[in-house]
Order: sequence, then C-alpha cells, then structure tokens
Amino acid sequence: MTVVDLGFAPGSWSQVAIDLVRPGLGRVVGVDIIPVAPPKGVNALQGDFLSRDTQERVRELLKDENAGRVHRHELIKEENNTDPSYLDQDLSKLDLNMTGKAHRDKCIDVILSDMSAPWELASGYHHRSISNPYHRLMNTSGNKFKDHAGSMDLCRSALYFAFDTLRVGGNFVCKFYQGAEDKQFEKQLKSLFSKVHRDKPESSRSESKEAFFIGIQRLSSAEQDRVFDEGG
Ligand SMILES: C[S@@+](CC[C@H](N)C(=O)[O-])C[C@H]1O[C@@H](n2cnc3c(N)ncnc32)[C@H](O)[C@@H]1O
Repeated sequence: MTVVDLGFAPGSWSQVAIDLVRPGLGRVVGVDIIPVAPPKGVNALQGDFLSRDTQERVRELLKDENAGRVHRHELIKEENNTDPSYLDQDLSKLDLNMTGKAHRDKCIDVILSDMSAPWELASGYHHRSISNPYHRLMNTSGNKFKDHAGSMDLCRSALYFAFDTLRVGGNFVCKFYQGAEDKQFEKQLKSLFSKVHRDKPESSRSESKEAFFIGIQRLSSAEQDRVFDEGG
C-alpha cells in the first residue's frame, strides 16, 4: 500500500500508518510545510501543499514504485523485529496491483490530510527568518470564517490531488473547520467516493469547529467535471 499523509508533522498519524502498511510492502510519504524529521520508515517531503510544485514533487517521487519502500535486506538486518512473518513471503507473487500506466498515475491507496496550524517547534528552527513558515500557514485565528475558508482551501487541494492520484477503491480522510462551504465540499466528495462520512471524534474538543470527512472507496466512474462542478 501507498499512504500519503498531508500535514504529517510531528508524525503520529504517519507512525500508525507505517505500522499498518507493513514495512517492506507498503510505504508512507508525509508532506509538511515545516521541516520535521519523520518517524522511522516514513518518507518526508517539505513544502507548501497549496503549491502545484509541491504536489508535483510528491507525484514524481511516487512514480517510481520502489521509492520510499524499505528494502527486504534492510528489514532482515533490523534488530528486535517482532513481526518477521512478511519476510517469508515471495513478494513477486503478491498482488500489489502495480502494473501499467494506470498504476503510475493513480498509485495511492490512502490520502490523509490533517493540514492546519502547526505544532510549535521547540528547537532547530529559526523563527526570525523572513521566510518563517508560521506566518504563511492557515493558523486558527479565532475568526471562525477565516479558519473555515483557510481549511477549505487545504481540503480542496487534497481533493484535487486525490482525483489525479488515488486509485479506484482508495480512501480519503481530511480534517476541516466547519462552516458555510463544507456542504459543497461534501457533495464533491460524494461524487468521487461510494460512501462519505462526516465525523467529530471524541478526541476533538467539543468547542472546536474541527471535524473530519472520510471518503470510502473511490469510484471508477467519477468524472472530473462532475466532481469539481461549481454547483456540486
Ligand atoms: C495538526 S498538525 C498535524 C498533526 C499530525 N497529523 C500528526 O499526527 O502528528 C497540522 C500540520 O499541517 C501542516 N500544514 C499546514 N498548512 C500546510 C500546507 N499548506 N502545506 C503542508 N503542510 C501544512 C502544519 O505545518 C502542521 O504540521
């Protein structure tokens, strides 16, 4: 499996994802605007995901189906490996669904996006730099309309990216701040996925507008015009 975790830092979602995709078979690519060392086994790419350039870099990386995967011999060397069962499998016989152009273009199984205000870094980061990323981010400001609009921009960039890169049957999760535009976004998700859930997990503070969309099973029939049609 290939998982892309947008706004991965400091990396707890990526850490769970890399455990689930089983090292040696799967890969996790985390993208964040701030420079953060990823959890072990996760590939990090730094950049603003609102920029086409960053999205293109992720796509380029994933075109090589071996990029970002831990090699078998590295796994064998690893000490304290508590689950070596996957080493016994003949990888060439596994159906990794990885042939042809369709795979190279739409090779992602899961896209996660938790993009929003970053965690403050305690060290190793120059806050006085004129390119301080904290100033360019969608920070929660206390102004609910602004927070909502900023989060919708981040969600839309994740959805555009998903349209081009998520395989049929693949899944999508994104955080958003609730507001006037989220219904329209939900409609777009419904034309791309067979099921869409809106979730407010217990771990999310009740006074926060934060919530999550989960899109299950990308449809094969979704047409670009229909998904991104302004009227939904
Ligand atoms: C709430 S944190 C993510 C926490 C993460 N899911 C975890 O499990 O550790 C949100 C992240 O989104 C990132 N972010 C915000 N805007 C971004 C953008 N335009 N491009 C890339 N990353 C962005 C922030 O830098 C921050 O690290």
